[in-house]
Amino acid sequence: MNAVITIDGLRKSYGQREAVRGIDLEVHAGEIFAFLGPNGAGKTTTVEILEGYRDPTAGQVWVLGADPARADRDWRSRIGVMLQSWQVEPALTVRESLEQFAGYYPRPLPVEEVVRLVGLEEQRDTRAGRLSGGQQRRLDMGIALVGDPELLFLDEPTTGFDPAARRGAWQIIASLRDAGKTVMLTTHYLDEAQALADRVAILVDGRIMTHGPPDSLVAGHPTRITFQLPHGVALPPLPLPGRLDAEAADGRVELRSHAPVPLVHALTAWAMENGHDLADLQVRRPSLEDVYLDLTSTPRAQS
Ligand SMILES: Nc1ncnc2c1ncn2[C@@H]1O[C@H](COP(=O)(O)OP(=O)(O)OP(=O)(O)O)[C@@H](O)[C@H]1O
Repeated sequence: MNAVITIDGLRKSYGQREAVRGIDLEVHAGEIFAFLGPNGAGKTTTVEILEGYRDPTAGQVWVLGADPARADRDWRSRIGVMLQSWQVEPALTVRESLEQFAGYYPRPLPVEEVVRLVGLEEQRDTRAGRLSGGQQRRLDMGIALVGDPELLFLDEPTTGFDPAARRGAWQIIASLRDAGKTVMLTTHYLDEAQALADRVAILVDGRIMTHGPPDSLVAGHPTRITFQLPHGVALPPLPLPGRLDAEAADGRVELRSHAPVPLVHALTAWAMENGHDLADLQVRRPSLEDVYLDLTSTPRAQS
């Protein structure tokens, strides 16, 4: 497969603090790849090295066939970057901001097309400084898109969006993949990664804990069965494999099982026989969020 990004043994230290501790990864042409991880995991550091804004301490990265730290203007015109921080002049209108950035690229998209794509038609003549937080993020996305780049870095692209705007942004991002672009996404929204990403990597303490397609990461995890026991009723012994978590103090129970059907069968049979109600019974397939929380909730020793 055609690698757009190759990361080989990447390390980055800030003084004594090692923020990235040996990352190896390939991102392929035409995929949406999501970087996930808690605050301080090293996502922004890694992405900024890929963008050529920081130098590695050790290891190598290749982006669109070049070393980003030494890449030229032509290379830069082939990537689009949506940063976390606000990057436009507040006195310029939406249209003027996009025209300004379009001027930096050899083959930009028509500004009106970008205005439509990011849903800012009604705000096209509004000064950037007067946009709402979510509208500002949409303008940031427009700026990342206006050069018609092959590779886009989107850093928390939907932070501050209302639910409808988020869905709109997801459609835009998915349409970029349909147009053959490669997207490197960082996000704290696990549903966003699950909905959009072809592959994800979960970073903890500067290392990749796991990576792969969201469905394959989820596949090895148990199904969650939750319910509320009636007051004063104890859970019977259920002689089935995969029961991990016992009753919580308030009667709320979570069972995890790789064999949920016989477990639910035994559980509901016991409840029927004894006349107990299992209030709020839910059987839930694991989500990317469950995988993420399992990997990130254990405190890890700093090495
Ligand atoms: N310029 C810097 N100087 C010193 N330390 C830094 C610098 N930038 C980042 N760090 C440290 O490196 C570690 C990784 O930070 P980084 O911003 O890459 O994490 P992140 O995964 O992007 O976090 P977040 O989700 O909060 O954006 C953190 O401990 C951070 O404090």
